[in-house]
Amino acid sequence: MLQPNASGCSDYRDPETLMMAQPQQPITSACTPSAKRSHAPYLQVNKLWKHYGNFAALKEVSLEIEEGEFVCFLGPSGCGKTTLLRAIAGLDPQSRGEIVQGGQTISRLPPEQRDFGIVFQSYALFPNLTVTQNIAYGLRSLKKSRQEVAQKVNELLETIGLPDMAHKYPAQLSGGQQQRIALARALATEPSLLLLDEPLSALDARVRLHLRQEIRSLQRKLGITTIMVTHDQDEALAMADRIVVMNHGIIEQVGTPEQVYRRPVNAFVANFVGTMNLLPVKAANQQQVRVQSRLINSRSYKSKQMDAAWLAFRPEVAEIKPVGLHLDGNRYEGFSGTVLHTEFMGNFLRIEVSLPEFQQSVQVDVSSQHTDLTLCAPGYQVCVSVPVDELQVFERYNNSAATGAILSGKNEEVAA
Ligand SMILES: Nc1ncnc2c1ncn2[C@@H]1O[C@H](COP(=O)(O)OP(=O)(O)OP(=O)(O)O)[C@@H](O)[C@H]1O
Repeated sequence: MLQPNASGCSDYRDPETLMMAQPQQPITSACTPSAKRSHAPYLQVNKLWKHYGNFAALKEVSLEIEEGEFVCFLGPSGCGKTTLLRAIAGLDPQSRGEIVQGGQTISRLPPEQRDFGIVFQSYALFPNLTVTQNIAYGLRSLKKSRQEVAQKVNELLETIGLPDMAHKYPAQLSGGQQQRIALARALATEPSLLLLDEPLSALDARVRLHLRQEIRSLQRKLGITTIMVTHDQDEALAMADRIVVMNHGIIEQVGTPEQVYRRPVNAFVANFVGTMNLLPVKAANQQQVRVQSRLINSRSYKSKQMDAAWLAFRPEVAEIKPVGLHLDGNRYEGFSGTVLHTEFMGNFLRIEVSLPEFQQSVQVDVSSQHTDLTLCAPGYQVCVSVPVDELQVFERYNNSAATGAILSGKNEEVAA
């Protein structure tokens, strides 16, 4: 492993930093973008497994990423996001499976022979090096002249909007500034792949919001293929071209933010990305579900052998109506209930309504300007109206750990 040298940080042995500081070697010509097959994705992960002892952190994960895409790995803590990112970087190689980058199999290459730049959550800057020296670190082995290095560092400082920070040390910078420097350092060697491991999670909310826009516009400008690990669904929805939703070492869904949000493939994705009301029902036929003796119309679904199911809808697709109002039964379903409480959220109201039919409550978000607020007072009897087209059905696994996680803190499971 590379050891920092006469630059003054020989006693600094954070492995992440040391690894991070490894200069990106120009990779063999077979691995440059120009050599890749035009029809093949830029990055292919084929049947990747990662074992830690008996524990499988990745279970036969396969994935394709196109050149220039911004992809987010999203999922709860421990689902394997970082493990997958580190396997792609070669920092923590897979136990089985193959990784192809730019047409070349890189599965067995050490990190220093792979073509990537990486940014960690902890910035991982050398504390005893100036900003300039930090950014230039990876350039030293590329045999660039002093002048070329200075020019590159200045360009990058301009790009990240910190042209006056060249002579400062990391400790003299804010968290957001340090992360910008880490980004500049990752980009200095002009890698074709940028890996971001929760780069924003150590920053406060305002800086995080600002920096995520900056990272996205910089990525678009450079056209660099980028993978970012995050557990923040808002961040993934706002930044990604495509989101890879992970859970327990597998990929649950890959799709655009809109696909993942509007058409989740299962209850886990539905509940992890955004808020989803999940009502316990029984599958009836491909366009209806059953609760007690009532049949409820829904979007069409594959009933398979499914018995226990979730009837699901987003809080913002429902409306609060007076009880007894006639609804067009082909287009809407109505659920009677009692308003439990109302939260003012600025431009909308979040209303919790208890539905005796399901023995649980749902959340409804309504515009604070276009709703009859007298209906929203706690204790009021209302009808929650939902367009049939927005009523999705997902398989419900009884006693599954995943379902337990879905329900925790949100709804209480009730046998339909
Ligand atoms: N070196 C290791 N030894 C043993 N188990 C590990 C090791 N690294 C990771 N794991 C386990 O592998 C699983 C996946 O870890 P990973 O760091 O990829 O999760 P993650 O999705 O990135 O989570 P987080 O958002 O909390 O960082 C976890 O259960 C973790 O405990």
